Amino acid sequence: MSDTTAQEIPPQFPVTILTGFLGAGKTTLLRGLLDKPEMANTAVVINEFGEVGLDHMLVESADEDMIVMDSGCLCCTIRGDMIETLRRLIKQRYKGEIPAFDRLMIETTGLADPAPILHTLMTDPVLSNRYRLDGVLVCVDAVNGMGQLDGQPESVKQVAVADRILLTKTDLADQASVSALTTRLRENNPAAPVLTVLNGEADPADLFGLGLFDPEKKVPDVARWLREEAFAEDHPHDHDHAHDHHGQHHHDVNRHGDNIKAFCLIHEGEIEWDKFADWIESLIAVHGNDLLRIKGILDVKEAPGPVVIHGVQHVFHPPTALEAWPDDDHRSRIVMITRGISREPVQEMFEKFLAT
Ligand SMILES: Nc1nc2c(ncn2[C@@H]2O[C@H](COP(=O)(O)OP(=O)(O)OP(=O)(O)O)[C@@H](O)[C@H]2O)c(=O)[nH]1
Repeated sequence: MSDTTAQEIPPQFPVTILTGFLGAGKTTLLRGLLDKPEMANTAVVINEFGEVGLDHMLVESADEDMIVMDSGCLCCTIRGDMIETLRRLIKQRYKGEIPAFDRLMIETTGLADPAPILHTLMTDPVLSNRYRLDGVLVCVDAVNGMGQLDGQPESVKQVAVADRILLTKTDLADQASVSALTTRLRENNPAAPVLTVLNGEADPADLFGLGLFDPEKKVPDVARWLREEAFAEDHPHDHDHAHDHHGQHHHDVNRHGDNIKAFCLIHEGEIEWDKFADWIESLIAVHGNDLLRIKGILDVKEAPGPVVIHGVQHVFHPPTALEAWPDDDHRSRIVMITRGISREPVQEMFEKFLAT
């Protein structure tokens, strides 16, 4: 009986979004990864745009694990298709029409804003039941990355929402350029480790299992997911790093004008959920587009354990109640990466809502 029940409950498949600007090495990485035995059960959805070159070769040389989407750009035209494709994959998997994949990777077009696909995964009623976001990877080309960040706001956004930044083509760039680019990437997203990926060679263990729920570990790995310590790291050589009058740390001034700000709000004591929700709604109403990524763990009065929140711009995943705190630190902590919004007014507004 229990076996039947277990089979009826569908697992949530981890989804990795692979993003990165044109020619940044996404397909090369995908090809490198798919060669590895531990990636055998990975389904791949490729979103093509304009010229089809390498992507098609990869698809044609691959087996049924590969499913191509070729109707245009993820950010504007393909959302309906994407939803349809992700739903179809689940159906086909359960009917045995395709190999029983246990992980999904979506390669976005280089021009894509990664937010809409994240929104889809977080809010589509069918998809959010069947898939869970494992992580967002962004490839950044060591040779052209700096210029792309200068000229293309979408590439800044891709970096800001990522969980891992993969620096490619370091073999073609000099050391000084690589370190200047790395500094800029860290400024734009202190939470995402910057890893070097040469000619698509990467260890899957570094790229997967980044979500809150890693089935291999059974218990939610809040620390790995939130990485709040990264927002408070001391960078002795980083002039852009600031301390405020609360003694808290944040990455504020941005010498390249990317205007990305990353900080952590901390609150001691229980939070009433309604007040928190009012605050978030107000924040979204005023700044929705500029809240690039928000993650948090909250000490909510009405819940026995902590509550985890996760948002991308104006869209939030339904809050997740955890059974227990991962450690002795029971403070509410919210990490934010924003476009142009500083910590102080956000924290002030937060405290004001909680005090009402
Ligand atoms: N030298 C060097 N070349 C690389 C590296 N990674 C990728 N390339 C090359 O860079 C070119 C672009 O790589 P792709 O993997 O097609 O990049 P992409 O991000 O998929 O490109 P689009 O799909 O056009 O956005 C290819 O010719 C790759 O062989 C690297 O680490 N070093």
